[in-house]
Amino acid sequence: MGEQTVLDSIIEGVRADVAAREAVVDYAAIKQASAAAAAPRDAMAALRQPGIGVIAEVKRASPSRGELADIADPAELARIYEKGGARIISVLTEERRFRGSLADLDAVRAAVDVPILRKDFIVGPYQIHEARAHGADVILLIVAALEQNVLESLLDRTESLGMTALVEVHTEEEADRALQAGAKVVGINARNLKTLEVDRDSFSRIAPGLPTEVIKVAESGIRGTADLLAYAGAGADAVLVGEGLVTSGDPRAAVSELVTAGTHPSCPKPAR
Ligand SMILES: O=P(O)(O)OC[C@@H](O)[C@@H](O)c1c[nH]c2ccccc12
Repeated sequence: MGEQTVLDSIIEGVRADVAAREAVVDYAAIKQASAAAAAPRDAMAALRQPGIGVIAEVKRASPSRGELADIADPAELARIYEKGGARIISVLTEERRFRGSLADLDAVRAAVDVPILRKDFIVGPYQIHEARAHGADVILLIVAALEQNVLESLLDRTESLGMTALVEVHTEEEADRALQAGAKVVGINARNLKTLEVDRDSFSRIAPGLPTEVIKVAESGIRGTADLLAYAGAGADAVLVGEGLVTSGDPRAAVSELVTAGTHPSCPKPAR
């Protein structure tokens, strides 16, 4: 066994937190709540709109950067993102390292109409039903955190609930595994979750190897329109931005600047 990575230690905490929640709301109950939830929104349609989409993230803290922003009112931030033109809103629900919660997800769901991504470290079907029960339309599946057979079954579960999976990779090998599992939306994370290093070139290395019909999302480290345009030029359909928005001091201006750049006629378009 290798040394424990940051990802391993996050997952350990997530498993303990899931077990604690499941002791209160058991599997049958969460499955029932998920079935009773309002129908999921069509995130694929949102991502297929013309221009480079912006997925804006509600993010208080991260293991790499520590505290980023207080965000006392996540619903208000989400409304700002939606008004600014974000196509999807990402809500971190991991508590220990990112200071998110399911309460944040509930608050954001009640505040906006666009599809919502539950951003967490999903390790089993319980969390997928939980995401659905709390109004999420998209979930993140991190290839590096999942055995292939588990990745496949979680992706199938997500789709059978009418949701979309953003399947996250940071190497070519992981991208192959994502495609093998049948991923339709692949996120290329510039931040390696094992070392927390950011490599903005990973997108241009990995994206050309993905089929044209796969939706490609560039994740992490997007500081402004120059990064968005670079990713657009390398074939991105969307960018996922957290820190750059929550630390900007003016998320309204920051998000609309990105949205404007991504929908401008001069913005490079993915080949389809
Ligand atoms: O804050 P940034 O650098 O803009 O990154 C956003 C998003 O990509 C990042 O929060 C993220 C991407 N994949 C993850 C997996 C788990 C937790 C967090 C993430």
